[in-house]
Amino acid sequence: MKNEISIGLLGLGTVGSGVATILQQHQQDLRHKLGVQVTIKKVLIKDINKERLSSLDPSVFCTDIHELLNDPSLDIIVEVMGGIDGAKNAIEEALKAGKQVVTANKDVMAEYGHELLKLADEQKCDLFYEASVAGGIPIIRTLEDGLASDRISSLMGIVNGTTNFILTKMKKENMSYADALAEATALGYAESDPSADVDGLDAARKMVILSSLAFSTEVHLDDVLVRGMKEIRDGDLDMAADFGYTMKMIGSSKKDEDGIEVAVEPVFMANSHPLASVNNEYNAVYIHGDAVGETMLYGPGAGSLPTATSVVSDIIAACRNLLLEVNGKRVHSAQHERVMKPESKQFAKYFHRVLVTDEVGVLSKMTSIYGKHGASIQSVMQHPAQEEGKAELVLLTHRISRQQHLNVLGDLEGTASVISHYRIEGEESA
Ligand SMILES: NC(=O)C1=CN([C@@H]2O[C@H](COP(=O)(O)OP(=O)(O)OC[C@H]3O[C@@H](n4cnc5c(N)ncnc54)[C@H](OP(=O)(O)O)[C@@H]3O)[C@@H](O)[C@H]2O)C=CC1
Ligand SMILES: N[C@@H](CC=O)C(=O)O
Ligand code: NA
Repeated sequence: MKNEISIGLLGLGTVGSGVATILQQHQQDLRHKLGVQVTIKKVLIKDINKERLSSLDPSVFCTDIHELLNDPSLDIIVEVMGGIDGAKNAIEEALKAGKQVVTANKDVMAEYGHELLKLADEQKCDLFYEASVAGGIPIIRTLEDGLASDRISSLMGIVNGTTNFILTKMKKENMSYADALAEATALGYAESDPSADVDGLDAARKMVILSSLAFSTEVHLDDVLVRGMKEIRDGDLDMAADFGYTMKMIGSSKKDEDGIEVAVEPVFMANSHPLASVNNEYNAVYIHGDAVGETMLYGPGAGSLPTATSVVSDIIAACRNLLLEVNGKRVHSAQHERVMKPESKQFAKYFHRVLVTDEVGVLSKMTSIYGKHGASIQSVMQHPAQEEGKAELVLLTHRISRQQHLNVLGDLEGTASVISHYRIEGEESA
């Protein structure tokens, strides 16, 4: 029986230093829970001269990854260095060396998760990745364990802390986009390349991970429709408020008899929906299960200690398995073939904001375009435009397919210029 479990930590940045802090400060609790000492034995960093806040003894620092991967005394490798190729190789090598692996890396898990989980199964090793989606929220464990008894039919969530922080600051404090992004970066929420956050890629990766788990199928990044924050125009946040909505970057994933649809996009979320009041760097995932009905998980989606909480919980899970000698026993293979739903079968209500020449007959031209595509309009409102002789029209549709929505937008060309358009979510009847 082991009396100590040794950790090799790849990375000591925002997340890694949080992991070191929790492991140090909660040492007694861990010893009580596990009955063994959990010790960080080696830490990989890039810049040996960088000043560190962590109270780890600098003698554990090294810059050669193979010093960790080839060290037979390390039981668990914790990958919190980020990036794709180097991190993927490290995870692969660690698993091949028979080590348990914990990662916070959604980039790697979204691109190579299926492959790496298969390798982990073959190697009879654990590969845990709770922190890769929704930082401090135990969403992966909820899908794998808590809701294992149910069939999930949809997930809808705010899974990127940075964009939610930016939207909250812009709406509630009138902060500029640039200032809000700078603050999110300073607080350690943003990715090293924040375009992954604001362009929706980070959330898309998380939705790949969640959808694959929820529907036990291999969803790929290419399957996700992605629209980033750049689609949001001046005035849209206020307009959302005027109509009783809140603009949110939403990841959604739905499954029915026609297949699966996954999207990440700015959405008009009804103010009555709980996701509309999730603010700052907080994340939330709203799940619909056939048996459980509706349930929502809420918590911090990014940041040092919240994210590290998930990483350390994964370390505890791997330690328990090590002590019981049952690592690598989870079933990871997909149960269902991947069937993606065509856009003609994806239904929602839409908000369309367009600029038209303010002249007789323009509205009837517009409505005939909607009619041509069978897209039913719920309401039309006219707003004054900045430009002389122009008017802004806002149209809310009834439920139409994404295909109809795109066909209408394409056909409006020539009659109107489209300023912005969003899916509407969260209404009882939407
Ligand atoms: N920040 C957050 O809130 C969250 C982050 N994540 C994920 O966690 C991971 C880590 O993120 P975060 O902590 O923010 O990243 P940071 O950039 O803050 O830290 C990265 C750490 O890894 C080290 N490192 C990076 N590349 C190398 C390399 N090639 N060789 C040696 N050391 C290297 C860096 O060393 P040095 O210190 O010397 O520069 C640094 O200590 C990422 O995958 C991220 O997506 C997941 C959820 C939330
Ligand atoms: N950049 C990410 C960090 C956590 O995954 C985010 O903002 O959510
Ligand atoms: Na999580």
